[in-house]
Amino acid sequence: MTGTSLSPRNETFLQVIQSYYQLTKPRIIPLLLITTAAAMWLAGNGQVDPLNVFITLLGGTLAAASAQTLNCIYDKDIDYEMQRTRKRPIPSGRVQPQHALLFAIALAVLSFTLMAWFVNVLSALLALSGIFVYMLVYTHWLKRHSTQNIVIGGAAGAIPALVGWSAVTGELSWTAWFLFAIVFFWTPPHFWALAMMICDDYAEVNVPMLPVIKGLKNTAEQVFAYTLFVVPLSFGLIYPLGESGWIYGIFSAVLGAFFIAKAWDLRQAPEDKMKARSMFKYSILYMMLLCTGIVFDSLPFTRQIIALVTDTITQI
Ligand code: HEM
Ligand SMILES: CC(C)=CCC/C(C)=C/CC/C(C)=C/COP(=O)(O)OP(=O)(O)O
Repeated sequence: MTGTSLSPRNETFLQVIQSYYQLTKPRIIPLLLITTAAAMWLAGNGQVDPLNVFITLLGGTLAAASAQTLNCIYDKDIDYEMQRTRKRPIPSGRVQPQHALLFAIALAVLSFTLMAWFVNVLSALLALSGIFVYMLVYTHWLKRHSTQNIVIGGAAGAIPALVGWSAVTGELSWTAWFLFAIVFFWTPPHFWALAMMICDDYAEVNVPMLPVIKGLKNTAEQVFAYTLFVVPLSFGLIYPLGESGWIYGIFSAVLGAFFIAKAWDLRQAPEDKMKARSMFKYSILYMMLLCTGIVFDSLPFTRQIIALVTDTITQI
């Protein structure tokens, strides 16, 4: 059975709100916002306008929610088939696709208007481009057709970092693209670890996720290769870019060491679902704390402490 919904039923107002909230896949949004915020603090050298941050994060939330809702509409057939996604609002019949579409359009318009009005047009356009890349490039063109779907489609998830940078500076510098690259190359270890856990689901609906087509061993090797690439890459904010200092360096080194260790563990036992789960969970913690490191390192207070410590050491 494809594209089928269970029949709609009577729901209270609160349940309707809850259904629309679930359409936005809300659990993913906070980490997207954390990457946006990290870019903002880095761009502002640790000093940001709270209103600018608030509107940018609100606009980013609305854009991501719109993108996820559109994805729920497009993927309603496979979401119905998969155990994991069957209870989502559209396949379970709680929200009609045409209502979801109106909701998604309203979210996108609201996001664009807010950002263009209160932040700047570049940030508004970037957020809008995130919706297009996720919908057209990932969901429509690649998800059901290529094992590289999340590698190329991962660009959508890296756009929030560009949004954050441009919201502060009104332009995109090398550093903005570098942050984009960190999230971009982090995405394969993040997603493929998860895909290794749930590859039977994807196989059932013929979605060619890497572990479905190439197997668990090959996927674990690729997860390891991307992890080995992204960890040294993360130091690029210190050298050659000179945007972050050694406090960030400590975050990057410690988090990176664990990331590589987890990826190695998985490579040694690709069939072990618990190891895949652990890698997936850690990938989220890694990105969260790496962004925290970027923000912490950028703060004027931290910079003063670093200057003080450096002065003391050079005087000894
Ligand atoms: C194309 C790129 C990506 C794909 C295909 C992908 C895919 C997924 C999938 C399928 C899940 C499980 C969701 C569920 O069970 O409903 C997930 C979880 C998650 N993703 Fe990603 N992801 C991508 C990029 C990102 C990015 C860029 C971020 C943030 C920077 C992110 C953050 C998260 C978080 C925080 C969760 C856990 C949500 C929870 O608590 O269950 N993802 N991802
Ligand atoms: C700036 C902006 C608006 C960016 C949007 C970025 C965005 C929404 C990224 C989300 C990536 C993600 C969690 C994909 C889920 O894959 P899936 O949909 O294939 O997962 P599923 O198998 O659970 O349906």
